[in-house]
Amino acid sequence: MLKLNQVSAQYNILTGYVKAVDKVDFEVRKNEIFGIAGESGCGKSTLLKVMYDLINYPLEIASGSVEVHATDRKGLPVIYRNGEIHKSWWKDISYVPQGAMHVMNPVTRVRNQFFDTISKFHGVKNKKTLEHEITEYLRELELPPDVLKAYPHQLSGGMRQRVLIALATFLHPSIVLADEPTTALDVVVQRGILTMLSQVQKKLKNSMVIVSHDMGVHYQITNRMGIMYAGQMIEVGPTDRIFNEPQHPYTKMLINALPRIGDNSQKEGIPGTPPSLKNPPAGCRFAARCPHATELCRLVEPDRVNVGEGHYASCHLLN
Ligand SMILES: Nc1ncnc2c1ncn2[C@@H]1O[C@H](COP(=O)(O)OP(=O)(O)OP(=O)(O)O)[C@@H](O)[C@H]1O
Repeated sequence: MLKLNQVSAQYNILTGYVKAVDKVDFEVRKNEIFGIAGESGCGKSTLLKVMYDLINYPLEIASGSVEVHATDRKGLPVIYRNGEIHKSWWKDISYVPQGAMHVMNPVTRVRNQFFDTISKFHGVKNKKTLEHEITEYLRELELPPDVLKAYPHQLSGGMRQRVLIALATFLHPSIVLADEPTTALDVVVQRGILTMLSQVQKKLKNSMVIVSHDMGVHYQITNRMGIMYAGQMIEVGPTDRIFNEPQHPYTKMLINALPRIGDNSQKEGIPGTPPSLKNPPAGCRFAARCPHATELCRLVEPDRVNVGEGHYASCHLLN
């Protein structure tokens, strides 16, 4: 299980701070795929880095904490908090970053990338045994073992992404974080990646977090999801409820903008732009774009309101 307790994170830039994640508080349960959606620049990738504890300058945690709940070698419960989550990388929590090409070493064959990573985080094993285990795992995931001999540039974008997912899940981590796993891939390849992620999750019965700006991805694969707006998690709920009974005006507008079979009406985007994260406004951050905003919304930040089983949203209209 992964737990975020009122986490705020910011980029320390020369002229101030970009407050990319603001008081985010939710948990990812065992045996589920949790999606994080929201428009470009709302803080999705930063939130994933915070969850993985990949905190490098200029990013810093301003307040709050992240907890990875795992079990140690003896099967006893252990909690890794931010600052020590790196001890659980690959074994308990792994991360598939955005852009498969850029994260693989271009001059190293896939086999050696597996060996290097696994021996670094899991202790060196007999190479032959390890190669056999990797080959078997690739076969289970329906990947041709020949990919091990290839350099990353010799693989298609979809195959590179599959290899990264295989690498990230080889040690059977209980939490897998994937940042925009289908972006820049055509729809057929996208479908294959989503199917693979879903199969891996079912096999490992672990927790997966998928960041995507594409609501279609969330609809197809996630069990629960969170909607981010301007650094804040403004609504969290079961995916079917988010799509069928969205509560926050921003979520409603996101859902209404989606094309539907048989509906030929002209779809409109959400007018306006999100606020600057360098100097976010007081009150509700969506107020300037919200058709229902009142004076209260512009002045007072809304609290989270429960709107159903495991479903909550931060909006004054819900009180
Ligand atoms: N290294 C950095 N230095 C300063 N600001 C940054 C840095 N990286 C990201 N930001 C800012 O932090 C905010 C959140 O960015 P982030 O990449 O997390 O958003 P996102 O929702 O993942 O967007 P996208 O979907 O475009 O990747 C944005 O305002 C972005 O400009």
